Amino acid sequence: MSSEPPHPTTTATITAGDWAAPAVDRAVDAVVPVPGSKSLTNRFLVLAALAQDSSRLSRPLRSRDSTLMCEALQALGTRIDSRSDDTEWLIEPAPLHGPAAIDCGLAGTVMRFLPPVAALAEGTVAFDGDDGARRRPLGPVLGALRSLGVTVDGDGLPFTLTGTGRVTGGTVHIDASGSSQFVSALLLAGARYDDGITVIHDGKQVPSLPHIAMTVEVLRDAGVLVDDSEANRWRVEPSQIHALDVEVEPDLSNAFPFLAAALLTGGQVTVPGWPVVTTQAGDHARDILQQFGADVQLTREGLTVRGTGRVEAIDIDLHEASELSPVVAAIAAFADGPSHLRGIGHIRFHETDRLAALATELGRLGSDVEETEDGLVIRPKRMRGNTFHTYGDHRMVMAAAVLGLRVPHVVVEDAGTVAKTMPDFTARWTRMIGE
Ligand SMILES: O=C(O)C1=C[C@@H](OP(=O)(O)O)[C@@H](O)[C@H](O)C1
Ligand SMILES: C=C(OP(=O)(O)O)C(=O)O
Repeated sequence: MSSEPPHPTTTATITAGDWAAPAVDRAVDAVVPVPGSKSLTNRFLVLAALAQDSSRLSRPLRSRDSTLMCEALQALGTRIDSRSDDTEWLIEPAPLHGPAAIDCGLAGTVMRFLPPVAALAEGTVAFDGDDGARRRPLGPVLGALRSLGVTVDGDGLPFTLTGTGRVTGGTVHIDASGSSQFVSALLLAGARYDDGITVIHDGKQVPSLPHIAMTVEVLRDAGVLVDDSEANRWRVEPSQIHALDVEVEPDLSNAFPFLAAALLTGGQVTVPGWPVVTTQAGDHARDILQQFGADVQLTREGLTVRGTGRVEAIDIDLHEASELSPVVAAIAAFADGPSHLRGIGHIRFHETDRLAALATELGRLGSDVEETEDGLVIRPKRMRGNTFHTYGDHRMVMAAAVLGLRVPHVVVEDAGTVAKTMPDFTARWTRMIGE
């Protein structure tokens, strides 16, 4: 840790649901296993429900987003059984049918991936979600389905879709500059459309491209032919989807705040089971932490990050790994100069307007944060404890935990919202610090 004088504090009131983020005055030294990837778990669930035979998922993520995905697929007729202390899920596909009501919560993967699946069901499927989900864009997916002849009565949540049990498929043109999930959604179900699907993107840059690469990879692993050889065009041939027997990789984006703790405290954190090859965007954490000044080693034991207590300012385009932005912003607030985060305008439509939320909440702690058209400029200032609002956003909780390491008395409001992807985040965090 740097030898700064103590931080000024304000006394934030703690009420039910709040979490006092622990500050540490020594180097964190811990091994932190993290649960399975949200993005992989929810893709595997969708493919398993569309597959020709029963599938097995090992070490899936149990969280709000994945539970909502399970419940939605079950409502459409899929059977899902949990075994071995929830470390194994068996998925038995069945003809999809309505009537069904699907609660998307705040999960982008549920609200985007399931309409193209529900289009294959016979009957009416009603979709809704949290208030925050109603402001998340969905129009390109629903418009694409409508252009394929599916009956959909809206452009966002809530809406109703009426399927006939089959979709002809073909070519759709969409603007996917708002979310890579629009493309992933159509590709995941497209193999089951009579003519497959060709998705052509017309618009500004598509964000989070590794997530589309992940979709393409899981489809190919399930025996589906996918052509992604041309930029902004994806072709999925009509085909059977093979049953899956897969182990879910740890969630590298959820590992990121724990690794950041090593950087910020001059300590050492190892996340076991870090894959050597992966399509997870969270793998960018390695490069990002290095740019911030950490020593990063990938070995057979996992990914180990060592910090010196010093944090170098960075200028970074995060459009490939935008889900890392909140924690990147939290780290940058301790850097030795101003940092620029670019290429992430679309995160205004993530769980919350993340640019506004980060500028407001970092500002509340005393940092100087400017919103730009496509990102943030963070000029580190001396920070003091205060309430940190989370806006229903799990990654705001993770960002607050990182800030709280070196700013005493950060009170994280509605910390339970982290259950979206990591229900035991605060317990793991406390354990890491206690180790
Ligand atoms: O397909 C996925 O699993 C995801 C895609 C990305 O969405 P965007 O393209 O909207 O950023 C990412 O940020 C999100 O956390 C998960
Ligand atoms: C943007 C995110 O989630 P979602 O899958 O809901 O889009 C995220 O996890 O940071």
